[in-house]
Amino acid sequence: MILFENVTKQYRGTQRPALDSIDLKIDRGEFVFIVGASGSGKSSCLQLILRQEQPSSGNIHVLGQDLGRISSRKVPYFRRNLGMVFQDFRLLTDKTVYENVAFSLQVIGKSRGFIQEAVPDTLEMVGLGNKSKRYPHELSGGEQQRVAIARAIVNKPAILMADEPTGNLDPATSLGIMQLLRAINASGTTVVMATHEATFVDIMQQRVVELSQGIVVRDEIGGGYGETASIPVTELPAVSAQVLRTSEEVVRAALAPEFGGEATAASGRIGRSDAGASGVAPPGAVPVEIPGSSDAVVETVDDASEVSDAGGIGEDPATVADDARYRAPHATPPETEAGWTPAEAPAEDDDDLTVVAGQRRDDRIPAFLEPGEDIDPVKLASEGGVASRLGLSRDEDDDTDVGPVR
Ligand SMILES: Nc1ncnc2c1ncn2[C@@H]1O[C@H](COP(=O)(O)OP(=O)(O)OP(=O)(O)O)[C@@H](O)[C@H]1O
Repeated sequence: MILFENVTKQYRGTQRPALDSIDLKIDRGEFVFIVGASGSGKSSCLQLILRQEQPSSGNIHVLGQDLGRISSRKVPYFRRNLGMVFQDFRLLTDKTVYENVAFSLQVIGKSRGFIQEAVPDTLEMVGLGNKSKRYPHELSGGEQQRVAIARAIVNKPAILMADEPTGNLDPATSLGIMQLLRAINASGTTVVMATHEATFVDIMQQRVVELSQGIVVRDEIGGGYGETASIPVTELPAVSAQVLRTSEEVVRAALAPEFGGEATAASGRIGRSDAGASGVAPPGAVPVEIPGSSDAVVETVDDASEVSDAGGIGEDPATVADDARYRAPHATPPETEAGWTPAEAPAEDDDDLTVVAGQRRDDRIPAFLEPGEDIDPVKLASEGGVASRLGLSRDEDDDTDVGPVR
């Protein structure tokens, strides 16, 4: 689905390549985190997939297309199969929630009937069915991000890419966004996410590709963020330990409140329940969300100048090559269901909240988000199912639930 063959990217006027001889293969339906220090090449990787940038050498195939052979004229059509989430804010401020999502379909010439069906379904799916008439400045940070996600997925892209989508959100709100991305992935969309958020990478237990100075230094299935994930709290400076504890605590409380990790006022994170007017959170619900500002955004990458449809893009046989060829030498093999060992619930007085890379924490991952779970997002959306399973739906539009005006 996504194939990098010996890809090097060196920007003009720079001393060393941003990406250096990268081989990478991402299959259909995968959830892949791209992690690494600032400047390691994460965004460059995403920009190459989007064909916003072109490699200095090497080949890139995406969805069966050799990106080196796509003419500029066809790039907008190619991009219709991709959704993109950016960290910086790019919602259209003078359009309502509904109009923001509808706009991305209008510019590619979708019919009014299609738009009238697809937009409400998608807003329902992300838990914003009751806020379609709001403007972005009338929404919390997490809600703005969900609008942006709706905009990115409304045309059912094969690949959803996210560049630090939780970069400016508090842990509880970030968790809701991560659960949403995971649910989108469970419905069949390939998700590639660049992030610094070690906690979420550890918890999600998905494939992790780590870049260091433009080189893939780790490619691990079900891995954690890296060494930082296994540093005992006691060895961290006080401030870092507090940050780690706080975010872990909030995440624990959100995912498995019965296992302790009580989120306290000290974290400054717990504001209101987002689990529905009944106040009863469904399984896997995120019981907390804080209105707050966010610079994160999702952008569809269609070109407004293009109005006809591109037609289907087939899978290139070259992209279905042997996985092992494209994985880093020290990549670990995929875990099998039988090989998973459910973690025990942490003891209440467990002071070491460190997540160890590679250790699966079933107690923290809502069961319905597991890959084996059969999710039909269209059916669920029509029933309001996804939103309620994510704990995002509300029976009534609550006017008090308005985030800070940007
Ligand atoms: N348009 C550009 N022109 C010149 N150099 C660039 C350009 N974009 C990125 N770079 C350089 O390429 C390298 C990789 O940048 P990139 O943005 O891909 O890293 P990153 O891992 O996404 O970083 P961050 O986490 O800070 O966003 C950096 O050294 C950066 O300065």
